Amino acid sequence: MAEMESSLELSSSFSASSSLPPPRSRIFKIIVIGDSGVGKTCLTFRFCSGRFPSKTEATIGVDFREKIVEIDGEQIKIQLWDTAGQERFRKSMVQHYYRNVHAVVFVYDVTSLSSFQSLPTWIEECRQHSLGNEVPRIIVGNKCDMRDCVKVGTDVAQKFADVHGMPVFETSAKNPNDNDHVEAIFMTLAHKLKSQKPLMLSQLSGGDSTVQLKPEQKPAGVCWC
Ligand SMILES: Nc1nc2c(ncn2[C@@H]2O[C@H](COP(=O)(O)OP(=O)(O)OP(=O)(O)O)[C@@H](O)[C@H]2O)c(=O)[nH]1
Ligand SMILES: [Mg+2]
Repeated sequence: MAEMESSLELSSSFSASSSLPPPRSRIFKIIVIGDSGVGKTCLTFRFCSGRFPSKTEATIGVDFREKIVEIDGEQIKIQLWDTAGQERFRKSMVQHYYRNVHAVVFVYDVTSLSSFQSLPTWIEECRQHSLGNEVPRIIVGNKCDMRDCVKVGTDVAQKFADVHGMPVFETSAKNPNDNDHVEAIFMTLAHKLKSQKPLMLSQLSGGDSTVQLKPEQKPAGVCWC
C-alpha cells in the first residue's frame, strides 16, 4: 500500500505544479556484442557502476545495465544489453537482442586475434537482423592493460574500422585509469544518438517501432591506451 500511496503522492504533488505528467527521459538501447571472454560484462559494469567486477561468469542470455546521463541538460537513459558471447547461451535470445536497437558496440579482446577475426561474423549477424550502417556502431578493443600480450595492433584495428565505416576505441575495463575512457566511449555514442533527429514513426519502413537513425558522419577512430 505504501508504494501505492507514494506514487499517488508523487502524482498529486506533481499535479500541484503542472498538469503534465513528469517528462520521461529518452531511452537509448545499446547492444554490446562480441566473442565470449572479450570483456562485454566488465565494460558495461565499468560504465554503469564505475568499477571492475571482481568475478564474472559467462553471461547467459542477456544482462541489462542502465545509467541515466545528462546531455545538454536532457536526462537520457542508456540501456546496455550485455549479450552472451557463447553460442549455447545466446541462441534463444538473438531476436530480442536486435529489436528496437539504437546503437551497437562490437567488442574484441586486443590479446585475442580470434576475437578480432570474429568481428565480421558479428557485423553480418547485425546486418541479417536489419541493423546496417544506418545504426550508429562502434568497435571497442578491450584489455589493452595487458600490453605485453597484445595480438591485434592499433593499425590493424583502425584499418578494419575504416573499411567498415566505424570508429574504433582501445581501452581497458580493468584499468581504473581507463575509467573515464570507458565512460567517454559510451558517452560518444550517447551524444551521437541524441544529436540524431529520429525519423517520424510514419516514415519508417514496415511501420515497426524501430527508430531508423539517419546515417551519421564517421568520426575518426580514437585510441586511448
Ligand atoms: N586484463 C583484463 N581482463 C579483463 C578486462 N575485461 C574483462 N577482463 C577479464 O576477462 C574475462 C571475461 O570478462 P567478461 O566481461 O565476463 O567477458 P564477456 O565478454 O562478458 O564474456 P561472455 O559473457 O561469455 O560473453 C574475465 O576474467 C574478466 O576479468 C580488461 O579490460 N583487462
Ligand atoms: Mg558477459
